[in-house]
Parts: sequence; C-alpha cells; structure tokens
Amino acid sequence: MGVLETITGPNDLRMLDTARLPQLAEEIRHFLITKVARTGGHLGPNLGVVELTIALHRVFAAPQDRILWDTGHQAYVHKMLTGRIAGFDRLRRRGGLSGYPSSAESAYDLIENSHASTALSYADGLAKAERLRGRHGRAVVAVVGDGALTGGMAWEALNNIAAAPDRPVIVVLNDNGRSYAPTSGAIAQRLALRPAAGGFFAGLGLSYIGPVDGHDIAALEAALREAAGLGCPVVVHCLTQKGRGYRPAELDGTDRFHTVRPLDPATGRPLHTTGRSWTSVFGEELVELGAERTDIVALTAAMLDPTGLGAFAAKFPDRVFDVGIAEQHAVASAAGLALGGLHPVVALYATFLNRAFDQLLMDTALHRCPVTFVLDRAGVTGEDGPSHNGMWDLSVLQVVPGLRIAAPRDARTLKDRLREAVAVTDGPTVVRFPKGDAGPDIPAAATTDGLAVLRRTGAEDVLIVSVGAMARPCLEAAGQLADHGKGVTVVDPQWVKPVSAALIALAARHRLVVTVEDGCRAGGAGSALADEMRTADVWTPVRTLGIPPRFLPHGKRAEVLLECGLSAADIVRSATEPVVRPLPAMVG
Ligand SMILES: Cc1ncc(C[n+]2csc(CCOP(=O)(O)OP(=O)(O)O)c2C)c(N)n1
Ligand SMILES: CC(=O)[C@@H](O)[C@H](O)COP(=O)(O)O
Ligand SMILES: [Mg+2]
Repeated sequence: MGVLETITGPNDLRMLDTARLPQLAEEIRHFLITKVARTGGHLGPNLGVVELTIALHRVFAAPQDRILWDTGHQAYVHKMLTGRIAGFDRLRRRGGLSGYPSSAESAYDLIENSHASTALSYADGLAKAERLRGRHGRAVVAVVGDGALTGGMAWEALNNIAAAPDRPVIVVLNDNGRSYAPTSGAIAQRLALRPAAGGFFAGLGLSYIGPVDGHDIAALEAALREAAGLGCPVVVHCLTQKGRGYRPAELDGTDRFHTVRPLDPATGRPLHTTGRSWTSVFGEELVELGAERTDIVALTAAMLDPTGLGAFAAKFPDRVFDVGIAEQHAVASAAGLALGGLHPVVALYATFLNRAFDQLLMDTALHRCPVTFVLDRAGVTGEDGPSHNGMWDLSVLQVVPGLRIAAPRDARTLKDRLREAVAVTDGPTVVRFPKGDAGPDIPAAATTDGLAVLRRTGAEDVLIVSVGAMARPCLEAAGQLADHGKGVTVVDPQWVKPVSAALIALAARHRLVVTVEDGCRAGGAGSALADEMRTADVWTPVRTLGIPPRFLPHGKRAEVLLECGLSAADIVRSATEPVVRPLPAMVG
C-alpha cells in the first residue's frame, strides 16, 4: 500500500513516521504529473511546493491555524493533503475541483481570488481579527511567491504587518526565482543575494529565517516551528524549484510548465495542437508595428509570453518592460512613457486591468495619454474560475472619459484595430479579445461609417449588434432567423466606445435591436448603445445579451458561454420573443 492513499487529512500526515515522508513526496509528484497531464493546469508551481506543503500541514493545525495561498495556483498539494485526492480527475472541469482554493470545497480553503499579491493583506486582517476577538494561539500563515512579492499590495501589507510586533504573521516566501519567466526587478535580485536577503526584511523590522532548502522537509519543519515560536511577524525564506521532479519541466528554461494544457507525461509535449491564437496574432502585428515606429514600446506585468510580447522583446529588447506582477505600476509607468513622447502598449489579461482602474482613469485618461491597452483573455476564460474571467472591462471602462474601446472579431480586424489604436495620439485606447484560437476571418459584406455590416437579409426587422468575438453565434442566429423569414442585419461596430452616430441611425431604422457581447451585461457595450439611443430620442426596443453580473463557476469557455445565454439559439430567442412596448410616458 502506498503512503499517499493513507492520507485522508492533515492528522494522518502528522501521525506519519518521518521516514515515510520522502516516499509520500515522491507519490505526490507522480500523482500531480499523471493527473495534471490529463486535465491541464498549474503543473510547475505545484511540483515546486510538495515538501513545503507537507511541512506546513505537519507543523500547523489547519484549519484552526490559517494557511493562505497567494494567487492560489500552487494549492493542488494542499488540496491532496486535505482530503480531495479523488477530485483531481475533474480538476478545473465543470462541477469538478477548482484550480484554486475554494471555500465551497473545504474549510481548509480561505482565499479564492487568483489575483496575485493579496495573501499578506488577508493575513494582516486575520491577525487583527484574532486580537480583537481575544483569540490567541491560532497561527496566521501566508505562502507568497517571489513573483507575488513584486506586487505593490504585498508591501502595503508588510508595512502594516511589520508595524505590530505583537501580532504574529508567518510569511512563507516560496522563492523559486520565477513568476512565469525569471522574476524581474530589484526585489528578486536582493532575494538572490543569499543570505543578505535577511537584511532586506530586517530593515522593515521583520524577523527572518532562512534561506531554507524548500525541498528538505526536516529543515522546513524546523524553520516553521522556529517561526511559530517567535510570536512576532517573521519571514521564512524557502528556496524551491518550479517543476521539480519532472525532467521536461526541469530542463525547460521557458515558462511553458507554469500552466500546461493536457500533455504527454513521458515527453511533456502538448497532446493537441492549437490553431492561430488571438495572442499570437497580436504579438506578430506588434512586431510589424515596432519595426515601423520606434516610439512604440511594450509593458507586461510578469506575463511576457502569455500576453504575446515574447517576439517583440526578442526583436526590440530595449523597448519592452517587465515590471513584475504590478499592473498599477505598469499603467502609471506607461503614462510616464507617453508623457515622454512614446506610445506604450500595455499587454494584460483583461481581469487584471481591474486592479489598475484608477491608474487608467486618472494617470492615463485624465492626462489624455496615448497609451494602448491590449486586453487578452477578455470575456469568459472558463477553467481558471470566477476571478479570471475578463468580463468586467466593457462595463468598468465605459465611464472613462476620452477612452476608446475596440473589440475585433477575428485576426484581420485585430490587426486593423491595433493599428488604429496606436495611431491615436490624444488619449488611451483599448483592444480586447478572448482566450484561444482566433479562427478563420469573418469578412464584412460592407463597411460604412466605421460599421462592418456582416450580413443583411432584406427587411430591417432585427439589428443584431455583434461585439468582437461574438460574431460567429450572431451570424449563425441571423441565418436561422432569415430561414424563418425575418429581415436581419448583423453589424459589428468595431469600436464600441464611443458609440457611433452611424450605429444609432442604423438602430433607428430597425424594429428591434439585439446586442451580443462577451462581457458583463450590466453597464456593458449594449447598455451604452441603449443609453445613447435614448439620449438621441431613438426608441427602438433594445435587448442586451451578455454575461450576467455574477461570479461564474469554472468550466470550459464554450460551456460557460452557453450557460450565460450567449448561444445562437439564445440570440434567435431574443430576436423573436414578442416585444411588449411600454406605454409611452405622457408628457404633460
Ligand atoms: C494581479 C495578477 N497579475 C497576474 C497574474 C498572473 N499570474 C499567475 S501566477 C503568476 C506568477 C506567480 O509567480 P509566483 O508568485 O512567484 O508563484 P510561482 O508560480 O512561482 O509559484 C502570474 C503573473 C495574477 N494571477 N494576478
Ligand atoms: C494563475 C494565473 O493567473 C495564470 O497562471 C493563469 O492561470 C494563466 O491563464 P492562461 O492559461 O489563460 O494563460
Ligand atoms: Mg515564483
């Protein structure tokens, strides 16, 4: 009988003979490689925390002691040791195990938010709550990666944690030297200066233990027990290796094993090839633009390759800046670059722009800085769960004065919108597109006044306003409606902010408008059109289809879109249900 199958929870782990721990670690690694190779997920980060997680659950008595995981993508081993081994066959699948901590799954899980650099703030709050509730003796432990430590929030939290020597927080620094790629910036450089790193924290008044071999369970347990005994805020600096124990990951110098798609465990090679991704189309076009215009520079928040900037960085190494997991700084620094006469392109996942809204609003738009934001993973991403869907940008950004937003429908229009965006000199622009393959191009039947008419079938019964990548279900719906004798126009506004007068005029000529967007329905592009139509005294009924304003459980993108009511059938239904016209308000 193996060791792992005897572990039903941390108590079994604490009872285990230490001589069996290396075997347990080996079985956990084998399990991770086997399972994640089938489902996809965060293989590298979790292989790097096998011994660390074993030691944490042997030293601390969760869930009474709170163990927090920053970003949470490295919590698979934690899940395995807290009774969820059986769930890994359906990791990140609809109804299956989340790829991040989930309080619905277990009392051992607290933080579900996969946005980095937040764990220390939670820890600070939890420690304060312990004090105020008169509770003592329950540890607050936060596991933070070296990448997450480059986020400003982490230092805001440390500023508070270090100020209260009597309020112990145990900061477990999981230092593998990488975010995706090697972690950038001075913090990572200092951490690499073993053992001077201690001085780095001591300067803040934090105790420091380390560096500790993050794969030596006995050493880790000793360090964690020492930290627990100090009774004050302390950093335990653990040196780990991302992808440890899996040769393809250990030998690979790229970030390919941070998040993997299903792969052949023997070789580490993906099982399925993918088509031309939106990301790669953006990356290639930016290289073209970079060759044409020396004022174009690019910024990433520790996600150079995932956002498609790898090729640009290779060709123009001096014109790309990896600022760490620091989106707020990225945006304000981009505003500085713009004020210095350059045109920055800030490439982010849409969900992470939420964090830098004020910097976009005040540091960029208020100053009319020509910064282009390229938002990848806009709309439903799916498997990464509720905090990763890029569903808020079209709503949140509607209120930014002077901001222009484009939503390309295919690779060709992504290139066109990107070129138009970087040509804007009097304010910020956004180009947003979803995760995955861009698919074949979708030609327009006609383009007038900036509007791309994708299909027109005679009478102007229904106008379907197709935003970005929703063009395919919109055209599918139009075909079904036409087959039933409905006159349909499908239009792609191309730039959804500001709402164009031509689009309002087109809406005025139809009996019903249906807008379809891969973004939150509340306050999104459809709502903005409806508002502008009312302002223009155009009273054509408008039905807005979008993602409902709620957190979406994880699942495949297609599954989640279907559940959000964004299929062709939903569009047909919305276009055919009778309109019950409200009585016109009597104007006295
Ligand atoms: C605010 C934010 N920006 C970007 C990301 C994308 N992201 C996920 S994991 C990761 C790297 C994390 O590095 P580190 O904290 O060192 O953890 P490791 O993967 O090395 O264990 C990044 C940038 C994120 N989750 N949150
Ligand atoms: C945890 C995190 O934020 C990223 O690693 C994310 O999971 C990657 O998502 P993609 O797989 O869409 O690049
Ligand atoms: Mg790291």
